[in-house]
Amino acid sequence: MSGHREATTLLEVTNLSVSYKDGTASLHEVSFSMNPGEVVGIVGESGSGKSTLLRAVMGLLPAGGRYTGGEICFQGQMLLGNDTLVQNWHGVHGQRMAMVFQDSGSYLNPIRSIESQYVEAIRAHLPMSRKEAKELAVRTLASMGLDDPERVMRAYASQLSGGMKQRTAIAMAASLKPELLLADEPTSALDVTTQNEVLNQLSRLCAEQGTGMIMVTHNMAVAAHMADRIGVMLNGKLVELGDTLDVISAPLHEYTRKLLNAVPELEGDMHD
Ligand SMILES: Nc1ncnc2c1ncn2[C@@H]1O[C@H](COP(=O)(O)OP(=O)(O)OP(=O)(O)O)[C@@H](O)[C@H]1O
Repeated sequence: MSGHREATTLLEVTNLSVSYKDGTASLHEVSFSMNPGEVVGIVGESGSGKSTLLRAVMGLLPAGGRYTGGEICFQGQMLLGNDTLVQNWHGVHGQRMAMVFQDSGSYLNPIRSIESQYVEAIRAHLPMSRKEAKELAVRTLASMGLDDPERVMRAYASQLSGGMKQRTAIAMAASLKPELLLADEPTSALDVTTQNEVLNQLSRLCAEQGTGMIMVTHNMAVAAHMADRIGVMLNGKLVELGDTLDVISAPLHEYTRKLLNAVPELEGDMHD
């Protein structure tokens, strides 16, 4: 956690609304802003709109989804503006804003070695020689708890376990040094020990690089551990957003209290 707020705004979301084809609102006038390097955890029950929010910020709504209102401003660039008339994510995807999903590992290219795709991804975004890119990749894979990163680099995706692939995909996204990383349940398919390790390393990497992150999780304890601020979603609305310690020690919304009550290990021992 960075523990402090910086002056410039990284992301400003204002009254963002999204609907799917059947007309039901999946996001309803969601507003928040983030500072560079800040980590915001988004929690809420299944179907509350967490994934839709991340995809909306990324400009990648699923088929059938459309913006019905609002604005998104990223480092001064209007991505969505004038109540959806402006939609311009040009130059933002990939390096400046990156996304990892629960199953990102399964999207690795199966017919190229990890090294070839990883080095290419780095060099497409960062001015590095092949050798420097490889060193960065190996270092980041190691920091994600992969014991033998050189072997991972030589491997094809089919030769890696699901957990190894997922850690590789997270490492790839994070090592591009994005300004904003959108992480949708990135570790929930991993076993609990690996989850903790990967989340800690991801936090550390983001803090070192000044990468801001929105982390969607169904797990309040994970959000409390990772995030500077926690946002709570309910029925497409952001019903609470505050500093992690405040949300945990003095939640304002009844639904937040309900979520907290369901996590016994948070009682009393947070942020001591
Ligand atoms: N592609 C889609 N087409 C139609 N409706 C959708 C689509 N994706 C999501 N929705 C609807 O939008 C609402 C929000 O879904 P979303 O996936 O954003 O919630 P979530 O909080 O991320 O849930 P989960 O934790 O289960 O991933 C739900 O009512 C869902 O049914």
